[in-house]
Amino acid sequence: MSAQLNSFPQTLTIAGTDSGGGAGVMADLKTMQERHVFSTAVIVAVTAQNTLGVQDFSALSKKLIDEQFASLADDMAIKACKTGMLADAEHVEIVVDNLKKYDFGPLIVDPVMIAKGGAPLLADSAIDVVKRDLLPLATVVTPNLPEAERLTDMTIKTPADMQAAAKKLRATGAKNIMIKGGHGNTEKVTDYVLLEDGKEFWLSAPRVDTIRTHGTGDTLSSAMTAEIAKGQDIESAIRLAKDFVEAAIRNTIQVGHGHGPLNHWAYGEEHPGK
Ligand SMILES: Nc1ncnc2c1ncn2[C@@H]1O[C@H](COP(=O)(O)OP(=O)(O)O)[C@@H](O)[C@H]1O
Ligand SMILES: Cc1ncc(COP(=O)(O)OP(=O)(O)O)c(N)n1
Repeated sequence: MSAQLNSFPQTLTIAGTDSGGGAGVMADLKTMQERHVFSTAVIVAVTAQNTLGVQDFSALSKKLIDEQFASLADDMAIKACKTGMLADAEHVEIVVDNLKKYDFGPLIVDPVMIAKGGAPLLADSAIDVVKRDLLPLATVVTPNLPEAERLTDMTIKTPADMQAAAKKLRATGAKNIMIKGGHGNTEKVTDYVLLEDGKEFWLSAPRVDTIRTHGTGDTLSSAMTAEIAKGQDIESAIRLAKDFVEAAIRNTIQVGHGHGPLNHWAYGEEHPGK
């Protein structure tokens, strides 16, 4: 197959769907589209979900997941991929096996555990499998504060705790760490980044006073994946992703009665042509 004919930047999200359109694969595809890459998807689980919560979900069979991976590997030229909701230990393993079998480029792991409404999206018994088998494959891992606490068995209260947790996460084999501060209660939302070469930095933005933050983590990690697929270095991809999600939170849209979705058009409207 001609590489030139297949050269448009392509990405892959490996995650669960959100029937409400705000998180999961739906947020990923919207974000990647806005960042001008061609996005593909391996569906691991299907949720019945809206802005009020997750009403039900079911994970797909190993056969169907393996077939989705094989279909993409046969035809596409994926340059970067990300994981989101992986449901349980068995499905984490299915995904890990496929990521070892095929080369889909740098991997961004968003270790999704619990939805904003409180519904578990990853079984507790899967957390050790994520640590042991998935994180060593990660180019970037992007836990929020509760996820970072579960992955490190630490309580994270202070900036120094975030730094210590990131160091601990690096010991799993994950190369670059971004701990997101959205779940804090400070006036500013501050994320911490520790890069592979030891460089560290903080990304701060005013906290937007809103409950319309459904899909923030998905949006951030998808924007990052898209930039990496286009050839950006990790630091630039992280910085762009933070600006993208911040604009999407700040420019609220009124959808649903609960934790509403983000405005995925906002960054593009604020930065025409970028
Ligand atoms: N209310 C908010 N105002 C501004 N930025 C926010 C807000 N909530 C989350 N963010 C940002 O959105 C991104 C996702 O963060 P977070 O909500 O912690 O992750 P998750 O969606 O995985 O729970 C981070 O960059 C975080 O700083
Ligand atoms: C199918 C699916 N995947 C992921 C999430 C969690 O999304 P996240 O970006 O962490 O944001 P919240 O949903 O917690 O606001 C989800 N809800 N559904």
